[in-house]
Amino acid sequence: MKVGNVVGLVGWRGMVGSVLMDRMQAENDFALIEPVFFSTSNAGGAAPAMAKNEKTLKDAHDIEALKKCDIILTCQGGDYTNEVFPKLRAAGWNGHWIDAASALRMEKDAVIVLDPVNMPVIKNAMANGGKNWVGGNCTVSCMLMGVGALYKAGLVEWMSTQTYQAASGGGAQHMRELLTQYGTLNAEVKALLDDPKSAILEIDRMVVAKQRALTAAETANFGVPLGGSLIPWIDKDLGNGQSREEWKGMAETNKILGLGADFGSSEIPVDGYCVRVGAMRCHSQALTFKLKKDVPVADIEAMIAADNDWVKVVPNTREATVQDLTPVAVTGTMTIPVGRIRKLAMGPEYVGAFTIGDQLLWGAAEPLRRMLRILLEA
Ligand SMILES: NC(=O)C1=CN([C@@H]2O[C@H](COP(=O)(O)OP(=O)(O)OC[C@H]3O[C@@H](n4cnc5c(N)ncnc54)[C@H](OP(=O)(O)O)[C@@H]3O)[C@@H](O)[C@H]2O)C=CC1
Ligand SMILES: N[C@@H](CC(=O)OP(=O)(O)O)C(=O)O
Repeated sequence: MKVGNVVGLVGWRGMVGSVLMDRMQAENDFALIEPVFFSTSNAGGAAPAMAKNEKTLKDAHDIEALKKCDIILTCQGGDYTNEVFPKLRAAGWNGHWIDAASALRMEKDAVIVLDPVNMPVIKNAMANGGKNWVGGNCTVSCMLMGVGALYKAGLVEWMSTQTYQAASGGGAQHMRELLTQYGTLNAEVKALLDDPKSAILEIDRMVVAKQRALTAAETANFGVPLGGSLIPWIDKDLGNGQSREEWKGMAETNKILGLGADFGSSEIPVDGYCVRVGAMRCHSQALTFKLKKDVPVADIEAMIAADNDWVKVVPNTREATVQDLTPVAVTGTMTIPVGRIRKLAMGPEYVGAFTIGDQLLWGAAEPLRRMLRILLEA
């Protein structure tokens, strides 16, 4: 049955929501929909310029107003989802719910959407009346956009990932805090930096003393200094030695691919360490694969390159790597570079790769707007 085009937009002015709005405008998605903009803080205020018939903001907690939408697309966060979604379904709403938050991701009736990787899973769920569509964890989505080809080909026995995750994964305040810390550290040693004859170990001593002396207000978001440091723990402590971000690696990768008990198959082991680094909005990751067989590097590169329109294989040379395989090169682009592809010393089935993605684009906003399109064009 054709899906109606009244689309409720919640969380549109947040960081993820703003990236989503930009992409929807760039792709002319608003031409296809009748948008209704919601707010948790400013109901009755003016809707943004993309509004058509509904020029004022509706209350994002008003179930009756939400019920009028054929599709609701939310980037408001997990607390909002946990509060509103059950009420809306209990009130009999049968529309499509598209969500950036992790709250519903592992529910049996929710699909983690990443259509360049799992269109068959999405289509199958649509055919079976699926209505709940959730964006994946940013690290997992960016990784699968890069190396999904190896999974699709059934080549992966297991994968280990070591991540280098940007401040943006924590939210806007985390990005501000990182930059403020960099500024504070620079200011601390500026006079010595300006003097080419000053001793680098003195600068280093002053920087670490300042990092250790940062106030609670200066580390309010990350809890400890991130500028000039790193934090090898992201998200909750699961109590078994693993962080929740690390747990998502295996749980979400398999669910996206349609693997695991719910699909009547076994899961592919995925594990490693998730680390917060002082990058702004690109998540990077070093991957180690154990393949089921020895596949030549050229064949692996060709499979990855042919997988989708956004992945780009970066030649495993120093020059290409430092130019094209950095957060600075990737930020704000849809490109998912995969480089450093090589056989590892452990044996011919062991392959290494390094990949990067903008965690606000493919990691958050883009799979959602593409799901909206899939529904509208079904
Ligand atoms: N940050 C990330 O990397 C990722 C986040 N997500 C999910 O998306 C959710 C939203 O994340 P994110 O966009 O970072 O959250 P934000 O904090 O940027 O935005 C969330 C909401 O906060 C309200 N808000 C309050 N003050 C402001 C302000 N000054 N500027 C803008 N909005 C403001 C807005 O709601 P209102 O207009 O109603 O007042 C907005 O929709 C997360 O909770 C998470 O579930 C998913 C993937 C990645
Ligand atoms: N946890 C991610 C960001 C995020 O929002 O993840 P999730 O959508 O799985 O909650 C990070 O900190 O980098």
